[in-house]
Amino acid sequence: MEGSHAKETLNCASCLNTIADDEYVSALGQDWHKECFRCSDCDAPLGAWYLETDGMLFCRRDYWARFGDSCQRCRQLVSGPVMAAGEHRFHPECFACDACGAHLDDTEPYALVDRCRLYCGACDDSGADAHTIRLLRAPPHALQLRAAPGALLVHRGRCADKLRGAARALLRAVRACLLLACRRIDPACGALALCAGDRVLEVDGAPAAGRPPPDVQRALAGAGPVQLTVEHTPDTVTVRPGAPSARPAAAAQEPGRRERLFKRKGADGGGKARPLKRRQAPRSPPLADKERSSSLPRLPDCAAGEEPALSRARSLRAAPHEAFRAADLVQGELLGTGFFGQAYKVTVRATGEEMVLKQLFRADAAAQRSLLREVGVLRSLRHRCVLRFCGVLYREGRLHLLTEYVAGGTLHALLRAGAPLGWARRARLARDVAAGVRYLHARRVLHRDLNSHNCLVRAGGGLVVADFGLARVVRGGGRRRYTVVGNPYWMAPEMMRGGAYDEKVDVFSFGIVLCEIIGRVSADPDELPRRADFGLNERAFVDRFCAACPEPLYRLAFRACDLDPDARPPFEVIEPWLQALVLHLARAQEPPPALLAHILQYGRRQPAPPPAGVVKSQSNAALGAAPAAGRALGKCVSASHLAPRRAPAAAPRLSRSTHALAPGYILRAGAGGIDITRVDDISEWLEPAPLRRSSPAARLDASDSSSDGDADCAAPFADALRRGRRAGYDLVDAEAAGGVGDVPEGVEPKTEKPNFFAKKLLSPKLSRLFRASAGRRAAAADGDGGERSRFFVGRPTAPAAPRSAYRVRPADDDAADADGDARPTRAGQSLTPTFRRRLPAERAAGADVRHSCRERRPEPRAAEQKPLELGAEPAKKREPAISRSNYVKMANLRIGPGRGPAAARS
Ligand SMILES: Nc1ncnc2c1ncn2[C@@H]1O[C@H](COP(=O)(O)OP(=O)(O)OP(=O)(O)O)[C@@H](O)[C@H]1O
Repeated sequence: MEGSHAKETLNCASCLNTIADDEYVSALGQDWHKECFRCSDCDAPLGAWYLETDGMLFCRRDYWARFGDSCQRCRQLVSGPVMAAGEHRFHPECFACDACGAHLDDTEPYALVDRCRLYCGACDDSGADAHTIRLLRAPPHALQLRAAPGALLVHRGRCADKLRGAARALLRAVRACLLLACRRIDPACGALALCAGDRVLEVDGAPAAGRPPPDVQRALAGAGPVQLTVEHTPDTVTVRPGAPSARPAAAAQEPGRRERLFKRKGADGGGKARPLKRRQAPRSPPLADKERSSSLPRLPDCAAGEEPALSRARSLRAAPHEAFRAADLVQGELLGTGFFGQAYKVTVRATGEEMVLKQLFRADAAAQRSLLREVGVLRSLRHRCVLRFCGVLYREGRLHLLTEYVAGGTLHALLRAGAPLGWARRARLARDVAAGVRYLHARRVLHRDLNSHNCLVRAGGGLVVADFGLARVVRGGGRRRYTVVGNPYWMAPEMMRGGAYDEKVDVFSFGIVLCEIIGRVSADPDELPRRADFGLNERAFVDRFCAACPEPLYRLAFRACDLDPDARPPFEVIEPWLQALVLHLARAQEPPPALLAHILQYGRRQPAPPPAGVVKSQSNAALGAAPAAGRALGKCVSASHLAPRRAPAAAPRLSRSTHALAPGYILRAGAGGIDITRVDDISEWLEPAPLRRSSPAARLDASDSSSDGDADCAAPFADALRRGRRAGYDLVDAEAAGGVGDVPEGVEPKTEKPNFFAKKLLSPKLSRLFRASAGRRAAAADGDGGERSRFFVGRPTAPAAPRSAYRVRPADDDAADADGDARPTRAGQSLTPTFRRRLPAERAAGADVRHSCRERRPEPRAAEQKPLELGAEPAKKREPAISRSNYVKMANLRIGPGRGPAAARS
């Protein structure tokens, strides 16, 4: 009663009308109609991410447009640690010298010239005629504060005039008199570049304006060097046309911008701004999936008597992410070595918190890009199954990444260790991987390097997805031809072949990880049975590793490893499946038959209606919607779920692989209810009768082939013919499916290859013509028109780490493309890396120890792409044996002579 009363009196916080719908949003202690929960600026409906200030709701973009800072260099919003030069903001990783490329930490001298060119102290030779914000460090006691304003004391020395001017400038800004003891100033410290009229912005990293003189006195009298941030503004400041200001103008001030302040329903167009009412206690619990992101804290004022921090990054905001100094950390053990760098355990001196410091041991651009990409991706993520970003550290002009420390080691190590792992635990591990990657995909991040080495196990048993060095943020949907990166053992076939791909590549990698978990086997093709088309050898896998495995778990792995990306379920489907499995396994219950049926039938089209009036359905839901008597229902279940697990003694024992072909049961609607009917071969009910190709002249498009096969018996064949997708099947089969009689013979679909021209245009050769900049880059790099592809395969960093041997990353000369990966949202740049091929004739000359050659392989025929189904007839053709070396060779990811296990063998 009480609940229903509360529901009746709910009022929408936006329109103030009563909320009558069942679904409403509860956030910020108030309730909203779903359609009223919108951004005040652009009126877009708000999802899980929204921001609120002064009672106004904003989407992220509009919030940052109004209140946020954008990086002066890359123009992207700054939401984590920030480097400030006056009013200009930079991502820490963007705060690097334009001349020498060195990253600047928050204590190093720099000069920001004309608001856009940044130089370190050593490279700064800016003249006095440009707008400059400069950070300089004076030796201890070089600067003194005179209590009496206006009293200037100028020491003897050759720079007395200059210093007098500087002192006046300082006086104006600090409202005190600074006395410069010129004899003790080293010209190299930059203080001599001070000019009359310069403004002192900060003293020791804290804002100078309004700061009481005793504070400044204390800072100047300190034992260490004094750090000043000074802005030099020439009489006529040259502001470049279109130079963006650090803080974008408020969106509301822009003409044409829509302003939506909460409007009462039915009110006239004008609307009225109305701040949100606050309640003392939330009346209904906030939605679980709503997260509130707080607004940026303002500059903290310096409390009287408090020593201001020397760090600019820290002085600006109390962000959860921090820019650390080397002195803040105590270095611990080396945890491991990766492709570009090594990971150390470190402890934060002040708090004792343990973190991991990822340090590059290679100083080249590719390594730096990889780390920048990792920082860029990680800093925007927060999920229990994703490695937590802690901050960055600069040391000797180089950037280092700090993340949480995950004590339990890698998933790979856990699986290789002999400790027993129950099926519930294994399913939980898989669920956590799925949850982590689901979160990434929801934020449009492709991981692209998902494998058991990049999944770390917490001491408490949870799992986090780590290593975002190859991750990529994608814009828009659809498959695209991105760079081929990752580890070939986990790499999706479409990526292996250099084709277009999307987030389903992570699903494939997850499938391989799941196989590793099930079989406690390495992903090395020497151990994990694979097929020549890069798919999983399901039959061999079941025979060797699945004796005790719950069927839904390995069926899920097979679904995820499907050659057809569309047939792979997305993580938002996989995670709930695994969650259901975890719940049952944790209670030592049999997994529900419906779960297995869902997994088996995911991505499959509906089979043909059997002639005897029996239909199959996808789920139990269909049982309720069954037609009246006479037609049967189609819930197929494996015999193992209805029959007792243990076969009667008389029955022949079936291995797991043949079990799927065993007799099973179907549910049929009889006159008096639902009958369970035994059928001899349940695979008939799981899969439709295979259709045969009629002739070599069949015009099936290779891209369609993987999704052909079983489904369309249910649809009239005539429709299929008109769509031009089934022209290659025997009419005999079609007749069996029904409906072909209506189609006049010889009907040839006009839309046989609807995307033929689109494909041509997107081919690597032609697409370059439409991407001028990419084409020029390719031509410049290759000198032959850009018909090359280069990937390098990393050599093993240690004999104990053979996996590194096959790590594929974009080659160094793909810098521009990889940069596109790192900053995919940068305006005006191509998001799709150019795909280049190396001419076969040049391969020998071009192959060095790290570079591999790749030439386009012909697309495999449809028949090759069809995965082996457990329930189908055994394949007549024998699977060619796949080993580690020929697997990598087939992928054209070759290693140069003398490196890697593959080369060592040959
Ligand atoms: N946050 C962490 N907590 C605990 N151990 C970690 C953490 N990050 C990395 N490690 C360990 O350090 C090793 C090296 O990590 P690193 O990220 O440098 O390389 P990688 O991920 O193996 O390879 P690459 O850099 O090529 O992607 C990992 O294999 C892992 O064992």
